[in-house]
Amino acid sequence: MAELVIRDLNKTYMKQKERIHAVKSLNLTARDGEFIAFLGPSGCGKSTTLRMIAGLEDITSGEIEIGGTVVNRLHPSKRNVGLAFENYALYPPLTVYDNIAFNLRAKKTPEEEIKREVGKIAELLHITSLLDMKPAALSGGQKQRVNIARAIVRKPGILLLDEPLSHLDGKMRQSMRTELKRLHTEIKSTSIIVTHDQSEAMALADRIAIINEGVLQQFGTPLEVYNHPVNEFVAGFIGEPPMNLFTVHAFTAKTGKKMFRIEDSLLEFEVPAAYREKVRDSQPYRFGIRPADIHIVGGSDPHTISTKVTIFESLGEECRVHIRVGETLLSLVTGEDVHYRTGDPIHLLFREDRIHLFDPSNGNRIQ
Ligand SMILES: Nc1ncnc2c1ncn2[C@@H]1O[C@H](COP(=O)(O)OP(=O)(O)OP(=O)(O)O)[C@@H](O)[C@H]1O
Repeated sequence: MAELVIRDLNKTYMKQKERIHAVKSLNLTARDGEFIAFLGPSGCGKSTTLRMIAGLEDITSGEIEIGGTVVNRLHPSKRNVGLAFENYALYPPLTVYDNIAFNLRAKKTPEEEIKREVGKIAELLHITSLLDMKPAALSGGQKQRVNIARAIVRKPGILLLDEPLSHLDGKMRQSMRTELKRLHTEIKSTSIIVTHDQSEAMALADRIAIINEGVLQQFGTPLEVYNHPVNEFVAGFIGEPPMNLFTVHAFTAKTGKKMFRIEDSLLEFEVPAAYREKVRDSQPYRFGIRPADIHIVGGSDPHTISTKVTIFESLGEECRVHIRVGETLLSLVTGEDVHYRTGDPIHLLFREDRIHLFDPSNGNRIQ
């Protein structure tokens, strides 16, 4: 186990005379034994950060500390890290056993001990029956298991996993995800997983670092980032189906009530109590509500929206209702046994305590 501290980390690349600032002033601490996910869209700088921690990429500026030692200038083999990277190939001529044993042999570990350790790890990853096989005979999923086994056999202080489940199909991915979680509780290494799959990050990580365009947007527990996204990017990135996000304008109705009108539509509803003092008439706001936080109610009042069903989908355990609102579709999830047809009238109520409001000028949450 080891604590990982990243201080003001930057990485720039030159690509055809163009300067790419891939990682921008990253500050982050992973506590001893924590499972951290780096989550973000393709090209946001996740893998670059992981490679800098591993020592496979030079640091432009900043500091990386592992277990109390600044490792900026340390060779990868001296950093106490284990790597399981997407394209970190196994050695084709060696058996699975020899692949896993490779790093232990390099450290001159006695063969007896190697046998014991490889056996233990193989059991943990359910690959004992594969130990005599060559990589070419393995499926993508089996190769990824061997890759992880090879990374953890050294008992690294920090385990770095770059999209380790990317080659697996749906069901296998699900079960490997559960196994990774179990594995982490057994080996107790501080672990960092890179993924662009928000559900993977939510399921595995103690804390998630959400990155966009090289900038850390939010670092928090799955519940924190789900319930209190600090900006519109995080709000839209976390959650499946995604949060409904649309523009509303505030105004004061003849009744004196503060109302929101949804842009490009005639739909209006009363501004939730928590925001009444904060919103100003004629100003636009970005309004967010998760599909599970919209309820279908029996009648209309100033808090509800009366509209018509555009699309209804029955997905077995849950139903989804989509409603055209201006240019966008507002979606809601209901577990109830309901059925609607296109054009059916419907009254919706947004759960007041689950409403998110963002400043359109910078995307930041309005508290
Ligand atoms: N060796 C390199 N030379 C030049 N630019 C690079 C290099 N490696 C990465 N980049 C650029 O740095 C940025 C971040 O890349 P990085 O691979 O870290 O993103 P990522 O979030 O891991 O994306 P993905 O999920 O697609 O792997 C991208 O714009 C990428 O094109």
